[in-house]
Amino acid sequence: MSQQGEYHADMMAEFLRGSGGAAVIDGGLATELEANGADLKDALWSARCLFTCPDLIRKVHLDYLEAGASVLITGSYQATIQGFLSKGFSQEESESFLRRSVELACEARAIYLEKCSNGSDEAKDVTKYRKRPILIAASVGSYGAYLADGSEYSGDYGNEGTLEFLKNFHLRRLQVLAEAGPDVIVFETIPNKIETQAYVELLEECKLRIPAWFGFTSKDGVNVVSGDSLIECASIADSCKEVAAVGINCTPPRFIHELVLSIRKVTSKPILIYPNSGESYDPIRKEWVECSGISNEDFVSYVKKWHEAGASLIGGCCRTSPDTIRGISKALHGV
Ligand code: MET
Ligand SMILES: [Zn+2]
Repeated sequence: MSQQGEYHADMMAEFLRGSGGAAVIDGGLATELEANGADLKDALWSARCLFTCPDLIRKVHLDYLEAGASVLITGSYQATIQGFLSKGFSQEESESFLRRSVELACEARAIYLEKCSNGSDEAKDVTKYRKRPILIAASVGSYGAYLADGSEYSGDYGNEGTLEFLKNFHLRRLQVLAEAGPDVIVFETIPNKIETQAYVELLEECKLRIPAWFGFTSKDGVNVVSGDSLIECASIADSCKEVAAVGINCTPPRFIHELVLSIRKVTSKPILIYPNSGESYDPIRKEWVECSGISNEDFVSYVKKWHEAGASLIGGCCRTSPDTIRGISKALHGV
């Protein structure tokens, strides 16, 4: 392994050791902002909150820390320079929103850690306040997320989706996010092989000096949503020394066990999973179709099994909440 690769692997091993062998990722950010009253019915989706209600983003990050999360994923999933420009913001403003997403998570971590050690009565509640290593993961949503038409769940980018186009699309955003000081970059909801390849090439060319995590989406428990082979996508991620964890996000819980076993066959890197609630999303109405999902109790009952299958970073994606994260934390750590 190269020096950089070893450094990232050591950092992950240390983080996982400090987290008791398995770390809790936070839950859905956008859907929790919505549950707190934010209006996301816009092409920018949760990225809108970076300028309409940044304090609410910080509050939701804090709620997840108090629920037991040790990884905060920033509100930049659907934040792209191209998306902000099309809303009339300048290049500078657009870049400042990206930086803000990282700052808000860093602020929440600082507030939380200060509370943990200030000796107040509130801080004595160990179910809420436990000093521990906390990572800030800067989210990069796929190109399909920017399109805001649900194509991150089909991976069908038409003629536009060439390797060079995708690299170009993500380059500046990736640099700005990395410079804002997160601990990790997390590529979320990756729907196909070409975007996997684009990220790997960008990471190799950009030398960000922080590790990257890859989260793929699946709708059949076998392949990624485009139909490309998950094994191939995970192998591409595994081959990149900048990648420090590989896994699955925003995928129904019922598929996760098989997916973890498949990924385990092609990588020895830590496996991350943060499934959604199992409900489906209507991208046109921008609404979640209820009744298709599972309860928090059922979600949490899978956690031990996922961990035994090889996942060591476990959290929730869309429509999971601080309650889900409290349940995951209890299942993994007893608190
Ligand atoms: N990190 C993002 C969020 O929770 C992932 C969304 S997946 C559509 O908002
Ligand atoms: Zn999601």
